[in-house]
Amino acid sequence: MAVDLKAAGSGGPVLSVENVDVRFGGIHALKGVSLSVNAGEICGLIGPNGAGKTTLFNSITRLSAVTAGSIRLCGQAIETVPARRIIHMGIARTFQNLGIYGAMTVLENVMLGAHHLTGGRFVEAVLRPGRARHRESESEQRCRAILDDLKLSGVADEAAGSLPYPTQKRMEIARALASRPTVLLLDEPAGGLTHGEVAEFGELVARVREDHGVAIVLIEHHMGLVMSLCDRVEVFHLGRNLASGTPMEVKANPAVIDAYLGRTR
Ligand SMILES: Nc1ncnc2c1ncn2[C@@H]1O[C@H](COP(=O)(O)OP(=O)(O)OP(=O)(O)O)[C@@H](O)[C@H]1O
Repeated sequence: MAVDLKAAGSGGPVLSVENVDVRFGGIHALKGVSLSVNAGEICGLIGPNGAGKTTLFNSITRLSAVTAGSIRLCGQAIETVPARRIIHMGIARTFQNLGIYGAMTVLENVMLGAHHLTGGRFVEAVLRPGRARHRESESEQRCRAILDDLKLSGVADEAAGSLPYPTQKRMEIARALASRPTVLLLDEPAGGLTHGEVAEFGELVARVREDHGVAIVLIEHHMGLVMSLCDRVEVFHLGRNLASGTPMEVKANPAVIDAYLGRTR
C-alpha cells in the first residue's frame, strides 16, 4: 500500500537516506551517503562515473542490499522491504537503458505500471469477475489519460519497440506515473537525446512534477538539464557526499568543479 502523505505529515522530507553504506565484496560503493528530498521537489544527483549514483537508486529500490544506514519514505523505514513491494510503497523509477517491452503496445506497457493497483487479485477475478473487469477498465481509462497528458495518445496502440527513442523515454515516464508514485527516480533520462530533445524532455519532467505533485530525483550528466530543472543538487564523489546546494551554488563550488564539472559538457 502506498504511503499516505497526509498521515506522514507535510513539510518533512518524503525521501530520506541517512548514512547508507553499500558494499559489493571488496568494493565499498557507498560510504555513509545521505540524501533528503521534499514533496514536489526536483533534486539532481550528479557526480563522476562510479561515484555511486545508480547504486543509491538500486539501494532505494532494494535491488542492492544496504549494509548500514537507513532509507525512509515519508518517515517509514523501507531498507528491508522486498524489492517487489517498493512500487506499492510509492517509489517508481526509470532505467539508464530503457526497460520497455518492445512487442507490447504503448498502452500495455503503461498499464503494467498500474498492475499492482489492479492485478494479481486471483480470488476476486474468480469470485467477482465483473468487479475485476471494472477495476481493469478504470485502470485503462487512467492510463489513457496519462498517455494523453504526455502526448502519447496517438501511439497508444503501436508496438513500443517501433517508436523513436525520445517517445520511448516519454512512455517510460508514463509507465512510472501509472503506479501513482510519491517519488520518481530518473536514471540518466537525457542519455541518447539530441540537444533539442533534451530541452523538450526537461519541459515534460517539469510538467510532470506540477501535474502529479511527485518528488523527482534525477541522475544526470547533462548539466544544462540539471541546471534548468533542479531545485537542488546533491553531488557524489567516490561513494561519498561531496556537496549540496542550489544549481548555482553547486556550479560555483571549487570542489565540485575540481572533481566533476571541470570534466563535463
Ligand atoms: N553489482 C555490482 N557489483 C560490483 N560492483 C558494483 C556493482 N554495481 C556497482 N558497482 C561498483 O560500485 C561503484 C559505483 O557504481 P555506480 O554504477 O553506482 O556509479 P555511478 O555514479 O552510477 O556511475 P555512472 O555515472 O557511470 O552510471 C563502481 O565502482 C561500480 O563499479
